[in-house]
Amino acid sequence: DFPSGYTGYHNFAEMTAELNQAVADHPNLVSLRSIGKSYQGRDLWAVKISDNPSVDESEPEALFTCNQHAREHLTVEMCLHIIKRYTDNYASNSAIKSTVDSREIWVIPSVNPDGAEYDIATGSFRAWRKNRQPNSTATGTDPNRNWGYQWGCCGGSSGSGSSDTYRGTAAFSAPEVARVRDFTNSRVVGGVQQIKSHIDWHTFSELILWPYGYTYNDTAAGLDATQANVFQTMGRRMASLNGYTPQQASDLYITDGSVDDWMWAAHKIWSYTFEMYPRSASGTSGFYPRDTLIAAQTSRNDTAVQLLLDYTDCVPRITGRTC
Ligand SMILES: CC(C)C[C@H](NS(N)(=O)=O)C(=O)O
Ligand SMILES: [Zn+2]
Repeated sequence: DFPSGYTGYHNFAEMTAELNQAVADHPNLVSLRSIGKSYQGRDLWAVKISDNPSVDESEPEALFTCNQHAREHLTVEMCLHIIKRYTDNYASNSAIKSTVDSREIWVIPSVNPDGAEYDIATGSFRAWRKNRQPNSTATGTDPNRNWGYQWGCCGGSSGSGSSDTYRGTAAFSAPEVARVRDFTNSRVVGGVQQIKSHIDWHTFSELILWPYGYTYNDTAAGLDATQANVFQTMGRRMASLNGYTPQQASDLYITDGSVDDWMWAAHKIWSYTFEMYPRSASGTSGFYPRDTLIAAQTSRNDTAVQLLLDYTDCVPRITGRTC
């Protein structure tokens, strides 16, 4: 479990209980489903927040994914905060109500529950990043190198099983990644992807990142100058709201097989990575902010999340375009 100073974080059981409580508290706003199992058999939970949550209404959809990387526990708290904010405030806040009434919001609070549980299993942190799937030489695939667009193309991942950026034996070889892929694919209704926007939450460095990660070029196959301008404009506007630094993912370093590249290339979902607090740290301590910081560092993102939800019907509208 989490050590003292960190007991405000949710382990898998506590997270699951929180999700069930959200359904109990707001049955008319929240539905909960498992989109499948992790390598070790833990449920990959997906929450849907909307009016009439049991009905697939033709409303624009947004997706938030958290905890691809095990040690990035603050991101689980970010996803739980989004769930609470858009449910507990529905009755009292008209902006929240109109967002929930006009959108379908999907939240996957932990993509990598096995890794997260492994990181805290001994009572002191192990700085574990990957999932817990064995490979030929070691353990763990990096979920954020296992997605199927430009997988392993460009030196942005490792082929060595012991590496923290091990890409897996094939695209989507990690069951957790394959399940989130399947869920996303299932949101193609009548040939149209209903999910229009996505944030994948990570820590740390306080950055807002957009595709592509596999190339330094601002434009590449499937991402033209107009679309790059939309990514930049929305990214910069969100950064002006949370104080993070906006940049193309590859400006940080080249990554191949990342979720953002796949979400955009496969589905034209306006997909961002948010690297949360802290801005910098010595070594791996940056992954472990004390629990006293959770409230401030999750609510810090409220207006950026709201902006993306406001534009989820047509993200290019941020540049004055129509859809
Ligand atoms: C999304 C990419 C560009 C950055 C991310 N950084 S992290 N969260 O692993 O430290 C990663 O390496 O996957
Ligand atoms: Zn990460």
